Amino acid sequence: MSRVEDETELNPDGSYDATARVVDPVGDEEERRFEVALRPKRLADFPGQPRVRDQLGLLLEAARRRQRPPDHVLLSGPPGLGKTSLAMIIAAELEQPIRITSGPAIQHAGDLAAILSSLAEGEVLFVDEIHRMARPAEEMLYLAMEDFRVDVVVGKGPGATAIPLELPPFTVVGATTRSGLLPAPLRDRFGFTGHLDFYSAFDLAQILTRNATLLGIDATHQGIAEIAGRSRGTPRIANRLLRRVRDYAQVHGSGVLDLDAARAALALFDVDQSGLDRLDRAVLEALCRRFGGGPVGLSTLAVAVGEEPDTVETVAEPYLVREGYLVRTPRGRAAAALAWTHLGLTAPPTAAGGAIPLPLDDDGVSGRFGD
Ligand SMILES: Nc1ncnc2c1ncn2[C@@H]1O[C@H](COP(=O)(O)OP(=O)(O)OP(=O)(O)O)[C@@H](O)[C@H]1O
Ligand SMILES: [Mg+2]
Repeated sequence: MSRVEDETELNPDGSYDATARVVDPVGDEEERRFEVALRPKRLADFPGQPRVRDQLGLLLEAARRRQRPPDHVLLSGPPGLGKTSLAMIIAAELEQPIRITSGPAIQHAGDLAAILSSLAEGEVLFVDEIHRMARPAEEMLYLAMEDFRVDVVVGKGPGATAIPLELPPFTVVGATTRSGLLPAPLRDRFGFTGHLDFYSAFDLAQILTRNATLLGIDATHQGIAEIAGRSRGTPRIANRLLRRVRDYAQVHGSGVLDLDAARAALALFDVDQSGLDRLDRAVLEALCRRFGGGPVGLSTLAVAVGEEPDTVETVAEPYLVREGYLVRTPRGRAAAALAWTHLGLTAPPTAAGGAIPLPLDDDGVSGRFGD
């Protein structure tokens, strides 16, 4: 394994940006550059997500044998679980170039027509945040996906004519954190949908061990296991905590990333035993202490913790729901018994039972209740 360039994340004056949320699953630009170096390159190097990996493996192998591009692939799931990594892996496994774009970058059908008409045979077109594409572009994309054809409009007004342009076969890989927002016709054009779920602590430990080696970090099993258990099932968070604990070990410890360094660093960054941070705990505190366990509407809850509703909904909530701290009900958010005990409070007998959880959308965040 080759060693990648290390990158420090200290401010110019040597301090940390304490306002940045260390367990934010959405990375910033700088972090994304750093991630490129740690991304697994092949399916065999990609730990976790066994179902999606096996299904993708089959799809790609069959395509290779037939010497035809595989079906279009949609990857859905919360931020930081490996959608972009898998898109790159798909192209690498097919030994094809990958063209990268994103929903927000395609605001006009013309933007997409330019990309589509320049694709080479077999090329992989990766559309990140595909749910954010403009509607006319969406329509153009699903026609292109089905018929490998795009209508290029020449001229304007009544004299405009559509000239059909044949496209060589290619593969679209779409990624979305909100698959519930994709229109059905577009979703149906994907022959394969892989839903990425939060990782087990075991899988995260594997990822961390590999990355510690890549970064030249001397780490003990216990140190790695402690980080893995507090990373909210998310590799991006695990990688970030790895760097923070590494810093701590270098500055305050022996340089070895061990259990003591992990515990002390995670306490410093307010990440508790269960991987919950200040925002998560603020949400639970507000729910239990101020609203008697709820149910309470999303916007009221967001005001109580001083955050945007969208932040509470997409950043804090999916994990709290998935781990059973919080339930979403037709009347709003409610604290489950686990939330009370986590805060050291006694759960009322009605906790979690007072609310009947509704099934979540598959991305865990797209339904809006209680507003
Ligand atoms: N299975 C995995 N094994 C090793 N590293 C992983 C794995 N999944 C994700 N990572 C790492 O986590 C980071 C984030 O992954 P990636 O960018 O693929 O997530 P994403 O799902 O595309 O996130 P977003 O929704 O924010 O775009 C990367 O550094 C990547 O290396
Ligand atoms: Mg991504």
